[in-house]
Amino acid sequence: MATPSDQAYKHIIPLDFNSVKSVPDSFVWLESDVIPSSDGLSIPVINLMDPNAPKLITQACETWGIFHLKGHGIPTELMEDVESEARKLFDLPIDQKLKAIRSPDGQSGYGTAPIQALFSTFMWHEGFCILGSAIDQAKLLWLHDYQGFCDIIDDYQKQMKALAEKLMRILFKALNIPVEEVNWFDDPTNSSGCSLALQLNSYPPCPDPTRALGLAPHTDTSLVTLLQAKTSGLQVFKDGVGWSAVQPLPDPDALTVNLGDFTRILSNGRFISVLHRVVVKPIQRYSVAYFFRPPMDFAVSPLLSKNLSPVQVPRFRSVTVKEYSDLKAKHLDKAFSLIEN
Ligand SMILES: C=C1C[C@]23C[C@@]1(O)CC[C@H]2[C@@]12CCC[C@@](C)(C(=O)O1)[C@H]2[C@@H]3C(=O)O
Ligand SMILES: O=C(O)CCC(=O)C(=O)O
Ligand SMILES: [Fe+2]
Repeated sequence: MATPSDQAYKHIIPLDFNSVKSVPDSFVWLESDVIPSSDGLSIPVINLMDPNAPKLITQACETWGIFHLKGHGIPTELMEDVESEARKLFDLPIDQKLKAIRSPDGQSGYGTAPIQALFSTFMWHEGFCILGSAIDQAKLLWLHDYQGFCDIIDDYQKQMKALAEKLMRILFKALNIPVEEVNWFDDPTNSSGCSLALQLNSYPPCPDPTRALGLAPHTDTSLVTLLQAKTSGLQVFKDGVGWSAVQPLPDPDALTVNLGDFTRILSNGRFISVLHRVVVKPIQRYSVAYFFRPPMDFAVSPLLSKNLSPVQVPRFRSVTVKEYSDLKAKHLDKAFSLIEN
């Protein structure tokens, strides 16, 4: 079994950001990796209570792959509680956080972002990934005082799952896919095995934000990702525009919704899986990302194959969530070309 002193952990253990006064050479990116090519873009703002929301969401998914969402029903207090738990966790001394280090072949726990393994330059970021229950990892961090953290995370995951399903129902309807063709909706116990993940992200204050990068460009390996962040840092790539900053809304309850690769496949390329990256600032930034994915053995294919009309040509081959996630972990943005027909 690997131990954290092994070479295998080199790309998993984050820097002790408190201990550095400048950006180490191994963390220096090109200016073009950081600076946006255009002024901030105004992505659509949609209120889920608006009777027109399904139409507006469908349009936003076709043109942007990302939008701000209000009126979604997740209590503001719960969103604030999750952020304050994330702050508490990342504020722990590095030695304590390392007790819950993610293993080289695992996903849950403390560490760099899994995509770090595909880059030789380090990212200015530390993360904590929760798959299902947080209890095992939380016990490693807090020995006794872990229940409060777990209760908040559980509640948040339940409510986020219900919201993600609500959004996916809208997209299934827009695609004319009968929702009965999947058995993993409306399953509060998640016994059908949706591979849900909650990622707490921390971007520590950076002494030279034009040379460091928080998260390298990527699309999400999800159907849909629900993101909460109070401060700016997220940038999206739009064809014909380039990289632009996404300004968070001032509303404390606003979420940012972005589509992931599985919705692009499912929609046969109609909906955009948005390419995004995160830049850092002289101030601390936190974000919380909830990834909603089908069960690992579920085969994702354009319109689930049987709903393709005789004139529609499938742009992608059918791929299980597990197979695609493995391709992504090895090839990142090239994964798409490997499943394109
Ligand atoms: C569900 C998942 C998406 C993710 C890989 C993971 O299995 C768990 C962590 C997720 C995350 C969060 C930070 C950015 C990202 C690209 C990464 O390295 O780990 C995403 C992954 C993804 O969307 O592919
Ligand atoms: O921190 C952010 O704004 C985005 C995080 C992100 O892209 C992710 O967790 O996949
Ligand atoms: Fe992302």
